Amino acid sequence: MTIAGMQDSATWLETNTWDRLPWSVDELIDRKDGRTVSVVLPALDEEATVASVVASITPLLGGLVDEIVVVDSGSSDNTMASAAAAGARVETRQSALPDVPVLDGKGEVLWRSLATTCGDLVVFVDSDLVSPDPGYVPRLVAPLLMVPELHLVKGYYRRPLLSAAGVDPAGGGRVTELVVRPLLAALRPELGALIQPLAGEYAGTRELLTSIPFAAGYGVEIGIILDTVEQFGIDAIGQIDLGTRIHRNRPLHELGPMARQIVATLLARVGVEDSGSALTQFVMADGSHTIRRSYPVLDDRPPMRTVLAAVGSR
Ligand SMILES: O=c1ccn([C@@H]2O[C@H](COP(=O)(O)OP(=O)(O)O)[C@@H](O)[C@H]2O)c(=O)[nH]1
Ligand SMILES: O=C(O)[C@@H](COP(=O)(O)O)O[C@H]1O[C@H](CO)[C@@H](O)[C@H](O)[C@H]1O
Repeated sequence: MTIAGMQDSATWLETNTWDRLPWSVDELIDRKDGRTVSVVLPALDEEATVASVVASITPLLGGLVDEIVVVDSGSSDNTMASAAAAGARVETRQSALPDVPVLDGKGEVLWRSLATTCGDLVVFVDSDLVSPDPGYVPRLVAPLLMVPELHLVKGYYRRPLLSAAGVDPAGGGRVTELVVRPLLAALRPELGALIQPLAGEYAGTRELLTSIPFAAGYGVEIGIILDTVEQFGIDAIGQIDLGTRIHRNRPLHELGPMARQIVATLLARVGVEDSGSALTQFVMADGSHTIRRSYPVLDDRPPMRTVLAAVGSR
């Protein structure tokens, strides 16, 4: 890593990191200056938690927040009804963008959310949060309202890990700590100051989000960060302390395919060829094992502004 890289990272860290919210919600509302705010919750089988996440945001409706939209990702449980009952507008992947056949994955629902929302600022919040903090959304939009140069604000937090064994107060963010942070150190050291690059709570300008491709699946977050740097530079990114974030922690074997997709997206963005080969996992049981393969998706969704222009021209 060059000295310059270290200085860039340190400079960026000092100027674009907020460890507290310096403004009241009323001050933020005053500073909207006609801009609108959409909050999007991607949801796949989140009936247990989606309503409480929506309910943590509905008090902001009509003031700081102009719309709350849950985009369902093909749930087979009661997610959609639960989200609607809590006060969100609920869309399916198809209803969000009827003219384009549906793909699976988190990136797809976030990409489609841009077609069914209209906010100048778009806030993404995961639907699997436990005890969601009503302060998340004001904190995420504040830097975007107050600092014109910013296009993306990532949340950061302390991340407990919940498991059958109990609570590890700092055990969360396993893919971040074991995969993404080392890869960024190796390939994009100037991003070393990003505290939670994979945070599912973040906000962006519509200008940014509709002008970049969206990576498939769980590659969406790292793709957005690297594309933001590419398009607007590192100074367009901010980060703010959201306190503590507790969410459903997937078992380790489910994080392998997530990591494989993230690696594929990251390598593609930095120009390193990926074999495209499947991740092969060995699930041990009763003295034998079964093999599980999961393939990364190397194709991105195109910038939404190009899709809407094409749809609009039909
Ligand atoms: O195909 C998918 C996978 C995930 N999600 C949603 O994206 C968020 C983050 O996903 P997940 O909790 O699986 O990731 P983790 O937080 O465990 O890394 C959650 O609200 C999921 O419901 C989704 O909408 N579609
Ligand atoms: O940060 C991480 O390592 C992963 C897994 O978190 P945990 O180890 O379950 O706390 O969670 C994030 O990664 C996903 C892929 O980018 C995001 O979609 C999730 O919102 C985020 O929770």
